[in-house]
Amino acid sequence: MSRRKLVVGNWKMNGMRAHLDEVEAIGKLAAQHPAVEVGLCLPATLIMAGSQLKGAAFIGAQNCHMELSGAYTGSLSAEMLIEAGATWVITGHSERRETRGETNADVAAKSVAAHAAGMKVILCVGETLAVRDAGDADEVVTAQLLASLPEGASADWLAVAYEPIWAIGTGRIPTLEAIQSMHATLRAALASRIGQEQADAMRILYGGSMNGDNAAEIIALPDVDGGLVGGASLSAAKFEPVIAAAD
Ligand SMILES: O=C[C@H](O)COP(=O)(O)O
Repeated sequence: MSRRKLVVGNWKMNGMRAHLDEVEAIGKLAAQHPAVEVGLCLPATLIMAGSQLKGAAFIGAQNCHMELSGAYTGSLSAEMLIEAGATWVITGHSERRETRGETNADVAAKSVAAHAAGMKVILCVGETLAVRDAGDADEVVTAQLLASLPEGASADWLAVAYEPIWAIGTGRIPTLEAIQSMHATLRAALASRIGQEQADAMRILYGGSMNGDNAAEIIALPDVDGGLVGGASLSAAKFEPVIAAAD
């Protein structure tokens, strides 16, 4: 099964208008690697300006609300994000699960809302270090994926990102064997829910301290279909080798 590689930068709470030059440069880089689908999930304040720049990278959001509109102070609906220029959205990032109390049900509902509005979704899952050390990572992450998988999940509009929480921003990554093993486990879990054909078509990204030094060997693993990249996506210079590694 050949799956087009997907490499997405998540800028988290980083980026001012002064950094739009980097967005533009990354868009140009993406154009040099047409075999790879490249995107940047920007802070909401930069989505409109970022999406108006020429370039081949899609612009995405980092979160959306599960409702279309209403009395939800400070929130943005998928429809609003689309109007601003976002075509993808991240749901279930551990930084929101942990600090905003988002549940699996919330994550599923957000993904359904985003899809209904016309967006594509990157659904994040991952374990804590305590869970990994206890030997429970497969069980916990599989349960998290199945509980946050949206109704009607399909490879046409959904990708999964496996992000071990202890690897995010730490410079530590699991062994290559552990990454491949978890991705294969997650693909099997997907097959049990949405069928083998859809599971084989769905992209499963790795995230957590991916950078120009380690991306090639991680993305070469058979069940790894790209990356969700934080720190190493903040400049074109750092992101370039990650994108190239997926080509
Ligand atoms: O969404 C991206 C991930 O949380 C990875 O972040 P990082 O590459 O800075 O470790």
